[in-house]
Amino acid sequence: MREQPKISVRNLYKIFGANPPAMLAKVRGGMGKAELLAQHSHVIGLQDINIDMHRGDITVIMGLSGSGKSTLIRHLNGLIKPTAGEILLDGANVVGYAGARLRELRRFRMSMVFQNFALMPHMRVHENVELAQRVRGDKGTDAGKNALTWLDRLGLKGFEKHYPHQLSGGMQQRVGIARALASNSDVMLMDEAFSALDPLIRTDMQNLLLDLQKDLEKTIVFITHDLDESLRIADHLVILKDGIVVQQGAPQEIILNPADAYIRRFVNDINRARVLRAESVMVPGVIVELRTSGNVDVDDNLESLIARAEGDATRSFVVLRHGAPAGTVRMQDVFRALVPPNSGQRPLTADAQSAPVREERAS
Ligand SMILES: Nc1ncnc2c1ncn2[C@@H]1O[C@H](COP(=O)(O)OP(=O)(O)OP(=O)(O)O)[C@@H](O)[C@H]1O
Repeated sequence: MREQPKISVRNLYKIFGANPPAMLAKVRGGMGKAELLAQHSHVIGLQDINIDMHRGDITVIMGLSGSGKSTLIRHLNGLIKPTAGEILLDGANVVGYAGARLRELRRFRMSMVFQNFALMPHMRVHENVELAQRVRGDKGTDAGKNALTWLDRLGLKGFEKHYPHQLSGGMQQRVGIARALASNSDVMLMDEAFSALDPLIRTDMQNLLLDLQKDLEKTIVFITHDLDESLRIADHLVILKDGIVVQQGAPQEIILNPADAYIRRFVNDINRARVLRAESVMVPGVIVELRTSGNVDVDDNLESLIARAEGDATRSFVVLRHGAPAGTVRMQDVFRALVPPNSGQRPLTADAQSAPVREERAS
């Protein structure tokens, strides 16, 4: 069984307006966002959100503009109080925290990385990274040494004395990440942290984050409106729409089993051969009667399997996890997984094609 979630969001509601508590029963009774706005001039920000976020995972909250991502992340560090619900951090409800307890939560237990980097422009790089520790009163010498260690880890050795404006966007965000890590908090909140960066730099930063996370095993909550980014970095993906969780789970699971037409529309455009991995398509165990054509890794994507099989749908491979056999992947299953799930339309049989013509004649 998995350990207790680091953060659990439980039945969380946020309604904006003059009297949110009075609106709660209506929303719980099924009144939607448009109706509540039109009839009662209140806005549903979040509705019955339940998410478990685990240590060592990158939990990605993804949704289009206005879906509630910022509202959700602001609840986690107490910038917004919910209309109803709980946020458990290590099992303790932090919703009622105020004053010193809230400050302690923000300074010691959660760090934040922002889209616009939010560095102090008049401070040098190392001073920016030391800031969190200095504000909370850690010893000055330790803060300096700690900052240099993180700057080194983030590839910024030699830039300690620069000012933020002397660095590129990608470098500035590496300072932002160094600053968050220097605070040594278990939880790192990242709000559209890579959205302002050029595509190539953005990919580099995603790789850097994945690399760091392998060693650090933080609880990372990452907000983005970008599906490709979500699929690359998420261990647990939460898709929000109009303040509601439409689907959550492992990204591969969501691609293979989208919950509804909305998610299908999202995932149908992705390059399935690049995103899906051998692990999602394999059958567990080694099928002894099958003549396999060699080994592949659980993390190999389908594109590389197709190349290995030279496009031959009759081949199979043994799938290794950490070097040991974990399953078998048959190329016929690989090709099947490339077809997006039924989009809800009827297949174009001869009957289906002629049906609308008959309806037109009938009317
Ligand atoms: N202070 C507020 N007062 C009224 N409505 C608000 C307030 N803050 C957010 N909302 C509404 O709550 C909903 C969710 O907004 P939120 O900013 O969390 O979405 P988002 O997914 O972060 O969008 P974006 O990607 O554009 O930042 C929207 O309908 C928004 O208009």
